[in-house]
Amino acid sequence: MDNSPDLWLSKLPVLKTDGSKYDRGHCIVLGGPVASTGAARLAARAALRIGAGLVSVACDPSSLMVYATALEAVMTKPVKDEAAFAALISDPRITSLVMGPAAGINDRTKAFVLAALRAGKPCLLDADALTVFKDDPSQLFDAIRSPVLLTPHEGEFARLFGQVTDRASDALRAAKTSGAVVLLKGRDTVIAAPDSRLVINRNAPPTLATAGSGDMLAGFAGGLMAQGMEAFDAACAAAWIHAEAARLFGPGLISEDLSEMVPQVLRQLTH
Ligand SMILES: NC(=O)C1=CN([C@@H]2O[C@H](COP(=O)(O)OP(=O)(O)OC[C@H]3O[C@@H](n4cnc5c(N)ncnc54)[C@H](OP(=O)(O)O)[C@@H]3O)[C@@H](O)[C@H]2O)[C@@H](O)CC1
Ligand SMILES: Nc1ncnc2c1ncn2[C@@H]1O[C@H](COP(=O)(O)OP(=O)(O)O)[C@@H](O)[C@H]1O
Repeated sequence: MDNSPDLWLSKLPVLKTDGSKYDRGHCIVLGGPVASTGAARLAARAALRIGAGLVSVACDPSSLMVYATALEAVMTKPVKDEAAFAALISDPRITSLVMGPAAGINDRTKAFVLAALRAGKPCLLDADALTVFKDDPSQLFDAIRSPVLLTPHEGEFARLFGQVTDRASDALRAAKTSGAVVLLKGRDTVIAAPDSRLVINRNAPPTLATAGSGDMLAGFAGGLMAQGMEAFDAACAAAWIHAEAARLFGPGLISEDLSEMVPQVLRQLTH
């Protein structure tokens, strides 16, 4: 089935007239090391723009100053180790996690992902949060019990599930194997669920092939999950909104522009 707003418009978060920011969810984005903070910052801004009430970057104390000076509405939470991260995300007001964009391919990222999965929160895993499991993908799959969305590009997909030959059937197989919703990025993005739902997003322009645009997509989907949207619906809505934002912006797109186009896309969708 092709992706279109008809599939998920009625499931987009609706604001309570008397609600507070806490009613809109709190998304935690895992920050990376001091020299690679951009990807997590892009994802965090995207999550905020798509409507999460609060977004925080959880980062090592050694990179805190970079995040703190580069962020405004997005907050920062220093987490020195896995125990501190587990304590942070145990707060019931934390409603989704985005992990992977430039997080670092190391044991720390792996331990934090496993801690997040143990906590049972809705999780989006992208980039390095997938690559860290390339030597033992079953360690990841065995840990997946909560609602999880995996968002690999073809290179990341191959590390966990083998080379892509047929995008739709490969994504479906990956969803069943992992127990997660799988969003396989590309010109046409395939979204597959373990229960065999399959949607193909076809409105993406080639201007999206620019550094950081996948980080933005992660933030959009994670921000929708923070507001209570189910992982599959959040993936479909995020892929369509991401592509529509690029289409409306037109030439000269850089990733930073995508979050700034979201108000226009949402206005068109909801009026
Ligand atoms: N502003 C920032 O801070 C940004 C930081 N970023 C962060 O950088 C880190 C590295 O991420 P990455 O995706 O650039 O590299 P990596 O994981 O090595 O995979 C690349 C390999 O996979 C293969 N490949 C196959 N298909 C592919 C496809 N469709 N798209 C892409 N690659 C594809 C490809 O093979 P090739 O086609 O060259 O044979 C290549 O060998 C990660 O943490 C990310 O979050 C970025 O988000 C950018 C903005
Ligand atoms: N040729 C293309 N046409 C349309 N969309 C594309 C094209 N190439 C990449 N994209 C989209 O751009 C994004 C790139 O994500 P990703 O590969 O993770 O990049 P990054 O790691 O730089 O954020 C994905 O959403 C993908 O679907």
